[in-house]
This record gives sequence, C-alpha cells and structure tokens, in this order.
Amino acid sequence: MKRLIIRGGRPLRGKVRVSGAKNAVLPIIAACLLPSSPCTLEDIPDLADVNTICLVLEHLGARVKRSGSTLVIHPPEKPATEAPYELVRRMRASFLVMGPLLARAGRAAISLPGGCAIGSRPIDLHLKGFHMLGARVEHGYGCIQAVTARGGLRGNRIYLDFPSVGATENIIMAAVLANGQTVIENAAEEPEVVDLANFLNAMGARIKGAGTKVIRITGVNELQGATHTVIPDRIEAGTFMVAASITGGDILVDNVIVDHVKPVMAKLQEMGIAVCEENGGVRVTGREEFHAVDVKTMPYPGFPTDMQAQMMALLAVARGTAIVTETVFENRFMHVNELRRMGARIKTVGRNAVVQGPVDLSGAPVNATDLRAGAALVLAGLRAEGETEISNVYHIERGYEHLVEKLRNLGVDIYSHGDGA
Ligand SMILES: CC(=O)N[C@H]1[C@@H](OP(=O)(O)OP(=O)(O)OC[C@H]2O[C@@H](n3ccc(=O)[nH]c3=O)[C@H](O)[C@@H]2O)O[C@H](CO)[C@@H](O)[C@@H]1O
Ligand SMILES: C=C(OP(=O)(O)O)C(=O)O
Repeated sequence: MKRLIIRGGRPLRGKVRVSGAKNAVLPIIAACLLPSSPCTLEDIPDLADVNTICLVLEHLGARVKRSGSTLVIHPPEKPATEAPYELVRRMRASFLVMGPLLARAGRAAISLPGGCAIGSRPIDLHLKGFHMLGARVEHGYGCIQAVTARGGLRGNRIYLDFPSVGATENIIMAAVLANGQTVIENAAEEPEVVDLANFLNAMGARIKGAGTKVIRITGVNELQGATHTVIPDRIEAGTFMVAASITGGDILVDNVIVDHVKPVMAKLQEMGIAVCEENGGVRVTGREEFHAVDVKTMPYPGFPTDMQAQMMALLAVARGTAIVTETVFENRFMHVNELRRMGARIKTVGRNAVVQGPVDLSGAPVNATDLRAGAALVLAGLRAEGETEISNVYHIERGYEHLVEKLRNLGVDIYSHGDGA
C-alpha cells in the first residue's frame, strides 16, 4: 500500500501554483453531457476523482481526450442512462450526472452513492428538485430511477432546506433544458456553483443569480459546446496557506482568486499570521508564535468545512484553547484521533472539538481516513519532529494534484513510499 513519508521541521519557502478546482471540475465535466457539440476544458487537475468522472462519462457514451491539463469531451448523441455502483461508489460526485441525463435523455438510473467517512450524506434535496421539475423518481435495488413526463422537465420554484452544493448543481443542470423558468431558493453560493453556471451560460444556457441565494434558470432548447478554464482550487490554496503557517515558512501561493480564500485568510490573520495579496496570489509569512481562534464551518462565504481538518492541525500548535464547530457534516472529526497520536490535545463533544495548544507534535504512523483528514496529517507531519508515515494515501490523491512534488519544491523532505526517491 502506498504511503507518504514526511520528515518534519523545515519551514516552507518558495512559490507554489494552485491547480484547477476539483469541486468545480467534477460538475463541469458532468455538464459536458448536455450540449450537442464538443467542449474543451482547461486547467483540469490530474486527480483520481477527475479520472472517475471521466470514466462515468465514457460509460454513458461520451468520448474524453486528455492532453496535458486540457480535456476535450465529445458528448454522446444518445447517452446511455445508467451509472453503475462500481463507478458511483468510488466517488459520490458521480451522482451529478443525474441532472444532465434527465435533461438530455429524459431518464436516468444511478446507483445510490451511500455515506462516507464524513457523514451519511443523503441526496434527498437532489431528488426533491427533480421531482419538482416533473420527474417521477423511484428508489429500488440500491438505485435511483428517474423519468420525465412526455414533453420533458418543466421549470418550477424549488426551495432547498439546506444550501446543498451538489443539489444546487444537479438541479441547475436539469433545469437548463427544461420548459420555462426554474427558481432555486436558498441555493448554495459556493464559487464552484458560479463556475458551473458560467460554463453553462457559455454553452447558451440562461442562468442568473449564481453566487447568490436565488438562482433563476430560463430553459433553452439546445446547448452548444464551449471552452472553459476552471477556477483555481480554493481548498488546495488554503491548505498551502496553512502549510506555510504551521512551519513558520514564507511562501507565495500563486493562481488564487483572493475573494475565494478570504474566510481562511481572515482566520489566519486573526491568529497573528501575516497573509497578504501579492501579484495575483497570496503571500503567507508564518510566525514562531500565533494564537488560537475559534472556527465554525458554514456554507460559503463562511469558513469551509473542507478546511476544518487542516485548521485543526494548525490550532494544535497555536497558543491557547480553540473551539472548532462543524456545522455542515455530522461526522467530520475522523482526523482527531490521528492528530492525537502525533501529540495534539483535542477533545470532541458532539459537533465541537476543543483544541488545547501549543503542543510539540511528533511523527508517528497515521492513517488518512478521508481526503481532508489526510491533508491535516500531512500538515501536522510538516511541523512534527521526526518521521510521519501516512497510510491510505489514495484519499489524499483524490484532491491534491502532484502534492509530493509541490511540497518538495517548497523544501519539504517528503516522499511517496515505493516511488524510489
Ligand atoms: C464534489 C464536491 O463539490 N464536494 C463538496 C460538496 O459536497 P456535497 O455537494 O455533497 O455537499 P452538500 O453541500 O450537498 O452537503 C452539505 C450538507 O447537506 C446535507 N445534504 C446534502 C444533500 C442532500 O440532498 N441532503 C442533505 O441533507 C449533507 O449531508 C451535508 O450535511 O460540498 C461540500 C460542502 O461544502 C464539500 O464539503 C464537498 O467537498
Ligand atoms: C468532501 C470532499 O469531497 P467529496 O464531496 O467529493 O467527498 C472534499 O473535497 O473535501
């Protein structure tokens, strides 16, 4: 099994370029089922999750060609309409093909994604949306089947009980070819939703209000392929910002939309770490000492749940007591036990974690239970005295492109077990 070995204690120095955003790319690739001509996508990261969604599209009849960081996707003339468990189980975001398939083919049968290490993650809001657009949705044999009435989907007003990112994206993709107007209220405002809407609009869709709580979609008859460059990954950017902070380093995180990382920037600044905009990026200059702050995860523009684990690694070495509250997922503290094995003093009570710092972290064999938990362990390993050995690296590879190379370029002593380095 592949492992990451880190010998900690070196401050990071230099410049790192952030890759295209995983969470923007996945719905955007699913949206390539919608037009009648090919799409070209730029700055596509080389990640396990991207490969999985491409396999799903190929299974549905699309042709996908990668050359470097460019993907060209030829949509199928008549898409297949079933996505099997074998592909959906690898990655929950595979469910994002349901909206496009309903819009384009009038039916879809997708395996239920199931829960994962961070929570049960139901899809009821996606299904409520499809139902409100006039689809008949049935559940049986581990699969969701949805069929539109004759004449296709009809626009409607849909209120989401929670601003779910995936449900907002899936409903937008279903609604772009529907008859009439759809209004999504209490929609997710995440930048990845905006990027998807921009791509769809470039294909000829009529979407207004993406990035706000109310999104209005006027259905059109047909979409044409378009070229689109995905936004930079704000979570990867945030992770590198914490990497500089936790090692007392000094790095320029390049290719960042500063607005997207404001929630993380603000927390680091509040802790006493120097963070400023510089040449289209963000410079982070760590301090020997910084103090604890409370963190509460919230939908955008609140503090992102996808940065909670990384922030907890940093808080473990900050002076004082911090309370971290996870409001988005019900079970996103799997990293706590592993961070404790490295010396962190953290207690959890329900959705709160109390972190008492500062401690001297020490290297240990630890297990990446999920993507961001794995990132938190990498960060702790950068700071820890001695060697940290992280197993189940495939979780980390779902979301961080060329992580080992990028960290090495910043001066980290890191290698992937078995890569001969
Ligand atoms: C591929 C991708 O973009 N993943 C991101 C996306 O996941 P994802 O789109 O799955 O996250 P959601 O915003 O849908 O989930 C947020 C909360 O809503 C709940 N919920 C969601 C849908 C539903 O039908 N019913 C329901 O109850 C979930 O269980 C969770 O507690 O947004 C999350 C929240 O920012 C991020 O952590 C993930 O990295
Ligand atoms: C939770 C994440 O991704 P996913 O929704 O694909 O599981 C993440 O990117 O942190």
